[in-house]
Amino acid sequence: MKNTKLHVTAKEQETAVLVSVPEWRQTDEKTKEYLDELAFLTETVGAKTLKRFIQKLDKPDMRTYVGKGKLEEIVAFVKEHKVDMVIFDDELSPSQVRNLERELEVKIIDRSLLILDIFALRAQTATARAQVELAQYRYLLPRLTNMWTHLSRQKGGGVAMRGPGETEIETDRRIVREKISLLKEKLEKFDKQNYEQRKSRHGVVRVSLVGYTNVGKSTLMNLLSKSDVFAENKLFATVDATVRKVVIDNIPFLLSDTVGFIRKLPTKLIESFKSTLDEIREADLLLHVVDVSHPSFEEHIHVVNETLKDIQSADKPVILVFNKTDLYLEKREQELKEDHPEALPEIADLKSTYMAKEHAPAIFISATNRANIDELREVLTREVAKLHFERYPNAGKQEEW
Ligand SMILES: Nc1nc2c(ncn2[C@@H]2O[C@H](COP(=O)(O)OP(=O)(O)OP(=O)(O)O)[C@@H](O)[C@H]2O)c(=O)[nH]1
Ligand SMILES: [Mg+2]
Repeated sequence: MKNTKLHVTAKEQETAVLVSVPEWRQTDEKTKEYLDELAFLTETVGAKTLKRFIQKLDKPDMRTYVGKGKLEEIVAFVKEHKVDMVIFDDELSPSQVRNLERELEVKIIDRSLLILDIFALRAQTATARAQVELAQYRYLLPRLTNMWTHLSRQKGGGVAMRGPGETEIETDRRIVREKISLLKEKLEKFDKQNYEQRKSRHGVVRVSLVGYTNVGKSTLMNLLSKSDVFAENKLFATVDATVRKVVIDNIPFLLSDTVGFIRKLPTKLIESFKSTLDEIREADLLLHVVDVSHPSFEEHIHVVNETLKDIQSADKPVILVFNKTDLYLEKREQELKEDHPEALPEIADLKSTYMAKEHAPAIFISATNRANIDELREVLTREVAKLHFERYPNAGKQEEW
């Protein structure tokens, strides 16, 4: 068994090329943005992107994701520049992985594996670690081939992934299945403990921060609860759920910070994060944080709303919090200066658009500049108080809690 970890990159900086197969109708601008996001994920695991390969197809090739010609181009580049890994912007099927590995002879990483790796790097609590491990083994099970020789597991009782002998793979499969059921048992135990803990929180309104990754949820959590949650300009800085008690205007509530969402996150992967997502499912009110300075913020809102549907949390009251207005205003000013024909709209216009479109209060803030935080506090208090007295009509304010 090899003594390497199930991590995408080793200590010294490794190199990567990115590969994407956009649909024909996708604009070049959009493709660039998606690849920027993939490059950002790549940077988050510590690898350096050397080149991006794009091939427009109706749908990815069944065998090798890209077509023959494009694959030859990638092979040549990988050989010439001694690239360590090739990263694909979709989830690959087990047979695509096998074929690509045979042709490219370097690490083949798909979007799911990349995200899982970041989760593994970030998970702090025992629950989060068990959740990530479960997701990793679920991903691994149908893909046990010699690809995994370089990615075998060091900690937690090794899975031997020496491949290619059939018996060895069968043994590995059995070990992985056993691991999966052990982790499920462990998580059920955690679930029970968490449930007990949650019962003790009965009688308090619960608010969850939700949103796309890197929009500023943890920064806002720190601001509202005066706590110290890890916030960083990297994707998925937060993987665990953090809960803090907050009191505004004598009304107490619990505020939780949660894992960020991202496009193309497979539902199977989401399911492994049940315990973390329970925090959202059990919330009375959602603060949906949006990075309004991001060119794709509308799509991000859509991705978040769809993910909320997936976890049966789409019918909760929501406050839309448009964050990073400082950056938005900088961009708008720049565009106006350059007489851009389609300069960004004024914030007041955006506000009325979104209040009408999402049927929810919309507040525009800058968490780092603390701009408009008073309005956020006001609206939040109003909504929490409404829920508080609706749910607990006999409860008083803070002193009786
Ligand atoms: N310019 C600007 N930057 C901000 C603002 N709010 C947060 N940031 C920055 O955005 C980055 C991401 O912030 P986080 O609070 O970690 O975001 P998050 O939503 O918790 O991210 P994940 O946990 O990774 O999903 C950090 O570098 C913050 O400093 C803001 O209002 N303006
Ligand atoms: Mg965070």
